[in-house]
Amino acid sequence: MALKTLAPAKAADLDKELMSSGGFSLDQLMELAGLSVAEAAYRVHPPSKGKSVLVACGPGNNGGDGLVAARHLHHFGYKPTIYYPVPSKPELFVGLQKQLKSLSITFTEDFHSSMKSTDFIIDAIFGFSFKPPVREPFPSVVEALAETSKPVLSVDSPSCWDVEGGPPKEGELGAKFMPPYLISLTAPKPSIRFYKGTHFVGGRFLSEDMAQKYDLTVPDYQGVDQIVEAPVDAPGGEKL
Ligand SMILES: NC(=O)C1=CN([C@@H]2O[C@H](COP(=O)(O)OP(=O)(O)OC[C@H]3O[C@@H](n4cnc5c(N)ncnc54)[C@H](O)[C@@H]3O)[C@@H](O)[C@H]2O)[C@@H](O)CC1
Ligand SMILES: [K+]
Repeated sequence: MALKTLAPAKAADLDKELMSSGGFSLDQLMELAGLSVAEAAYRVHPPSKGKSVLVACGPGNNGGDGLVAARHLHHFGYKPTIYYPVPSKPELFVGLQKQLKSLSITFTEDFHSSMKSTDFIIDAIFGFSFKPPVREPFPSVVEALAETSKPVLSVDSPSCWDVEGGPPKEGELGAKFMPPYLISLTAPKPSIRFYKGTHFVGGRFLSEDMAQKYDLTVPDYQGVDQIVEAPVDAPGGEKL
């Protein structure tokens, strides 16, 4: 049995259901998702390895997870810098940006020069609603992520990968992009079958009932952990 995956349409349905009959707000889900991203960053790249973290945020909720993660990373002892070229207008996102600015966290418009001086990168550009091809202003950012030797943690899906179909084909933008770290939120997306690297699952808000309804397994989180490592090639994906 392979890891149980959640197709993008089902992931969107599950989100909607959590926020209707489930009684959650988007803010709550994003807070828990972002916290799990920050915890994964801490697990693979503690501040002792370098405190400078560049968080690339896209225009949707994946970008919101990045903004939340950046706030937690600040409190965990890092020095985050945010690249957020297409800020989202709803109040939730305005508030998240205010929170970061009140912590004197830097926003950069120049991803490329910020990348040169960073120790670690979080890719929160696109998640399960991404549809190729990548549009401006993100192509050069995706290309830089694909080429860099700096460690990258992708949130929910490596940005530019087709969430069902996997990485771009040879010769296409971002074809070489294989981030060393990936955290899937709620459950891995179908493209996980192409992933080679260290994989976590986070977003600790799935009930047993919802898991059953969507044919998922509640990850085996330990203690107060918000993440669980889930090797992609584990027989039966037993850690899930
Ligand atoms: N239940 C969960 O697991 C939760 C998931 N959340 C996050 O929400 C994400 C999904 O959020 P959204 O549905 O807002 O979508 P995404 O954040 O995946 O992306 C949508 C945004 O990207 C833009 N976009 C799509 N394709 C593009 C392209 N080719 N070029 C340029 N821009 C493009 C869209 O216009 C839209 O603004 C998940 O992947 C996850 O990170 C959390 O925030 C909340 C809880
Ligand atoms: K991403």
